[in-house]
Amino acid sequence: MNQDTIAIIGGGNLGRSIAQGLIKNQFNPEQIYVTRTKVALLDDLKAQHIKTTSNNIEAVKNAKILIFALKPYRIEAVLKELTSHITPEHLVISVISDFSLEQFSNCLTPNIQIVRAMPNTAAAIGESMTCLASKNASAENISKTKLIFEALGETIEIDENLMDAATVLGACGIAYALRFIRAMIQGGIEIGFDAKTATKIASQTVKGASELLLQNGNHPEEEIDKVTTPKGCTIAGLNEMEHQGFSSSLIKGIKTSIETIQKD
Ligand SMILES: NC(=O)C1=CN([C@@H]2O[C@H](COP(=O)(O)OP(=O)(O)OC[C@H]3O[C@@H](n4cnc5c(N)ncnc54)[C@H](O)[C@@H]3O)[C@@H](O)[C@H]2O)C=CC1
Ligand SMILES: O=C(O)[C@@H]1CCC=N1
Repeated sequence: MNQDTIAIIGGGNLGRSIAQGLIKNQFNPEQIYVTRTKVALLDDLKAQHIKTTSNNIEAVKNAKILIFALKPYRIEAVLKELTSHITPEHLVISVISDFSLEQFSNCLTPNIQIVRAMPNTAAAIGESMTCLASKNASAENISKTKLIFEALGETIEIDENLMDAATVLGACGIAYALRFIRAMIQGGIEIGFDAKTATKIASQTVKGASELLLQNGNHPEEEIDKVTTPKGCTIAGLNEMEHQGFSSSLIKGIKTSIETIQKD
């Protein structure tokens, strides 16, 4: 594939997921740099022919597309060191939560195009949901960004003012869904399955439920109606879950997550 060299600055949980997803989807590993202070922790990626280094300047100089995947409290210091090496020929992509396009742009020289992307860790297996926002990026650079994140799953363009909401629903959402599956597994064990079997049943069932919505475009309640036999066990269980605050606790959790981002 004809590919611009990509540098992922910050090879932690998300940065590595992006790198892994890209090489799974036929990106050339030799045209991907991943940086991390303790570079030895990237040896598994190096074994897959990805270029790993602790030298951000080297990665920036060798790449056309820069994906910043650092914690928000580290980005300003890192950009200070890199500013003179980031040019208008670069496409800058930030997956950093709670760090706006304006804040990013204020750390760079003028005329650098930046796209904000909010993927999730399912990028590693090509199943991310990635929200994208930009103010000054050209159509060509938005297309390039989409090409990268479409290799990692689905993409959607949103207004930047919804980026915190995208962080919560899409990125934190992976954790909420996994906690739901864990609870299903625990319930499954209580009613007789061993952990491995319960995990398989719960995971595939949740995947099937998602696919029913994604493939049919139906409202969840329409699919729920097909499962709830009158006087049956599904509606009895569902109503008990609601009496215990199931939907309400999820909604409150989502609101608490966004308040946590927006409190500073
Ligand atoms: N983990 C997730 O599911 C998601 C994270 N994000 C955002 O992505 C960013 C990264 O998050 P995580 O990957 O979870 O954090 P992380 O802490 O796992 O990864 C950050 C990595 O950057 C490395 N690092 C620190 N200083 C560096 C430097 N000077 N040069 C190069 N590397 C350096 C750290 O060693 C670490 O491996 C955050 O802003 C987070 O909000 C966004 C969506 C999902
Ligand atoms: O919890 C966090 O702060 C980050 C942002 C999205 C996922 N993890």
